[in-house]
Amino acid sequence: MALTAPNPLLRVEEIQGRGRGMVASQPLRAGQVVLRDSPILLYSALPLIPQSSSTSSSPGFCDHCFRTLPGSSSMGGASSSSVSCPSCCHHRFCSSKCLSIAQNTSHTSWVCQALSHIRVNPALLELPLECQVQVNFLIAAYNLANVSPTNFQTLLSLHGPPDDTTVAVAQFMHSLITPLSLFTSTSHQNIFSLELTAALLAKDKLNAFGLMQPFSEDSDQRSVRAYGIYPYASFFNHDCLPNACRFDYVDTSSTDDNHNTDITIRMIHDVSEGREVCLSYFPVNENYSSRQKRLAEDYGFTCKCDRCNVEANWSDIESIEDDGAEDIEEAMDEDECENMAASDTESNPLGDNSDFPHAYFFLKFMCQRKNCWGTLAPLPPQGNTPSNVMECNVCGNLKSDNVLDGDGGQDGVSMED
Ligand SMILES: C[S@@+](CC[C@H](N)C(=O)[O-])C[C@H]1O[C@@H](n2cnc3c(N)ncnc32)[C@H](O)[C@@H]1O
Repeated sequence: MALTAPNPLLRVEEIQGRGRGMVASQPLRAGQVVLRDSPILLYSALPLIPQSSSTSSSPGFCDHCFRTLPGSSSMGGASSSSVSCPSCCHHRFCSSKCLSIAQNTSHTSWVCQALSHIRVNPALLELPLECQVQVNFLIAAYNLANVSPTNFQTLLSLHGPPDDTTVAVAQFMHSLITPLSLFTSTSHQNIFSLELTAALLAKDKLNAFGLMQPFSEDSDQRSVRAYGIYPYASFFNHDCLPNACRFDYVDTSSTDDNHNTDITIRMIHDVSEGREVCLSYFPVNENYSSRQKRLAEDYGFTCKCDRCNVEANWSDIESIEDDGAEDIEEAMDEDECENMAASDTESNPLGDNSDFPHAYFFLKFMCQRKNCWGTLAPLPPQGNTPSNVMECNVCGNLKSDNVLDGDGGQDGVSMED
């Protein structure tokens, strides 16, 4: 497949040992939005069979745009102003407009019948939540093949050779979904195969982005409301000290209602032309061994980033997990803080030869709000003027960029986006 540039800021390049990656085509500035990407596929992360903790069988999100339904809690209790699919009692939409779009895209009559049929399959009751979500994905992906063959080809072009575990899971999943093909046209039926099911599950595992439930300080478990496949954002490789991070605004009330599930990638700090732009695939506070385990098991690679090279020699007790900014500041002496603040985070992202060379990153770019662990990036620059307001990509908190002034980073500007 030809490598495509999503825009003049980025290009897709083959990078030795990492597959394709996103590289800066020109100098990029802190806060700059380098990509806006729309999903080619979205599917619910809620179980097909509601869990006992849910107060209602209705999900709390629109089944098309995944906005929180007005008047609902995040897991249950849909409002009376939402509308149900006229053919099944399970799927609710925030408006008749969303329902109407869904009937031609994400909730076609085949999806509706397939989901209704599989919900009464006794085998589903035995399935753990994550397998039920994989069934959601497979139905959404096979539906995409029918409603948008171009987007389906794009999905298949993403990185993701099936590994042995995925092939084993695919065998079981395929036996569950094959009977669902009976409800569709013969030409659609013909594409169902074990090989395709395995390929799709592998693409999902390596490329899906989670759209999270609204943040709450009361919970350290923030669950996912939906997963999306974003064709350009899928080219970003991982780094445990990322130079960019992802924002989404699913519940935005913007009138541009087709784009609330778009994601934006924003630069955390300046990056020069030719540098690879990387995201962290999970919150940056995880310790070395859990990062390596996750990356090996979920993404199939060993991370050799600068931070991992340093932390490989640490015991996990020395990791920053569960530390706050104050602990990190204590780990650095005052001169070190000032030196790192003055240093160019891009040309010397790890600072000098300190034992804790990336502490500056955590002080400046990690949200210190309780249970958040989000990453902070500056708001987009206005013309040539960089913003000194940092936004958290998890809780949405805004704060002024003076974390090294000794206030522990508690100088919130506003809680609004
Ligand atoms: C979402 S894809 C990223 C784009 C991918 N490199 C491609 O060729 O399309 C995730 C996969 O990229 C590779 N990858 C990502 N970050 C990496 C890194 N830091 N080192 C090595 N491989 C990496 C792994 O194979 C991983 O499963």
